[in-house]
Amino acid sequence: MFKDKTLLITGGTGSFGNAVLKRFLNTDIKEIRIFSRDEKKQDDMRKLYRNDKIKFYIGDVRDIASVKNAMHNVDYIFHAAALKQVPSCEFFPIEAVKTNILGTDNVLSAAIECGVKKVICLSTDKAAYPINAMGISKAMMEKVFVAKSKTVSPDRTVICGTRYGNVMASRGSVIPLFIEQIKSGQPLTVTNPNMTRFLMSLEEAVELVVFAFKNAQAGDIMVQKSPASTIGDLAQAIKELFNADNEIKIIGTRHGEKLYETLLTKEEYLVAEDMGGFFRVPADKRDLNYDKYFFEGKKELATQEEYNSHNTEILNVEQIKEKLLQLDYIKKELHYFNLDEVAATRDSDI
Ligand SMILES: O=c1ccn([C@@H]2O[C@H](COP(=O)(O)OP(=O)(O)O[C@H]3O[C@H](CO)[C@H](O)[C@H](O)[C@H]3O)[C@@H](O)[C@H]2O)c(=O)[nH]1
Repeated sequence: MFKDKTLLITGGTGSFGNAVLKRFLNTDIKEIRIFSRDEKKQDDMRKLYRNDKIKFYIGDVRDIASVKNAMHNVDYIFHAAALKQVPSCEFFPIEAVKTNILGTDNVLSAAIECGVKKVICLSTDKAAYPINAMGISKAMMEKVFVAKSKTVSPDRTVICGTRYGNVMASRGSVIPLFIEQIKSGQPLTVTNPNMTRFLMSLEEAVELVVFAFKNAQAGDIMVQKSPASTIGDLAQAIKELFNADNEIKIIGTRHGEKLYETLLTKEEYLVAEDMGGFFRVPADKRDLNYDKYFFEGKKELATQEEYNSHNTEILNVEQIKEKLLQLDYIKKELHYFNLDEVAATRDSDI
């Protein structure tokens, strides 16, 4: 698929970039370019992989010149650079505008100019019916890439996207936090035990991008069907896996948080194509001359459900433990706690 091709990953030093490297480095891909702001993280990666196929570019998606500098001879782009922490974007919304919206526009303009064949923009469930600045900026990012996909022939550049749920154990997220709290003997801080989140592993996140790479047409948003869990059960599952007796402390909902997340809005669910493990949400192909397309409003809109983390498959504590045990990160942490046998028993169960 990527034979002799050059892939650029914006925001490539993050968890997603590392998972893509793990997946593609030992294939016949020609080059993987990591584009990001932080020279220290790049240097750490350079030392970790010591592989000539990886090239590092310092730059910022906010600065189109730096983006273009990394884009010569690039075939494909996974656009992952983003401000993604919900609480911090609430305090600095303009920063989210600059990186997530204007930065995406820069990446796409440069990609079109440079003749990049396919760009996949990574979005989040928080962009569906958004209520926080991070989600609103990602919703606008989706609007930007869908609109932009119509300005270029798909023979030149196909622009499409993916929408994820929470990626389990990604940097700064709740799973590593709970484990750190167990390590330091602190209470596990649960915002609201009834809150639900979709649970995806990093490998599944990469799988979604690969699926989009193979199947998405211009302007499509691809979504992976995922199970979810309540945060109360997630905390309980982690406690049980690590044989921890830390108390659980309810701290209340944080800035801009939702009780549940939505992967497909009602409006999208109506038009989405069910592709087995995935949904394809096609772009609205009409232009602004709506009178050409007039048809009577659809009644289903009032009754159709959305696809969200409350109505998807909800995992119980045992099932969450099974899913956690598939993560390398959890296996490593169990090793730290001298609980290798827990991981091993489960390995043989799976
Ligand atoms: O101390 C804490 C921190 C979080 N939570 C809860 O744990 C869940 C997950 O929280 P995270 O901070 O791990 O993730 P968010 O849902 O806030 O957002 C994350 O997932 C998003 C996808 O939906 C994006 O990827 C985003 O970048 C990433 O921060 C939420 O219900 C949150 O309320 C707690 O219970 N206690």
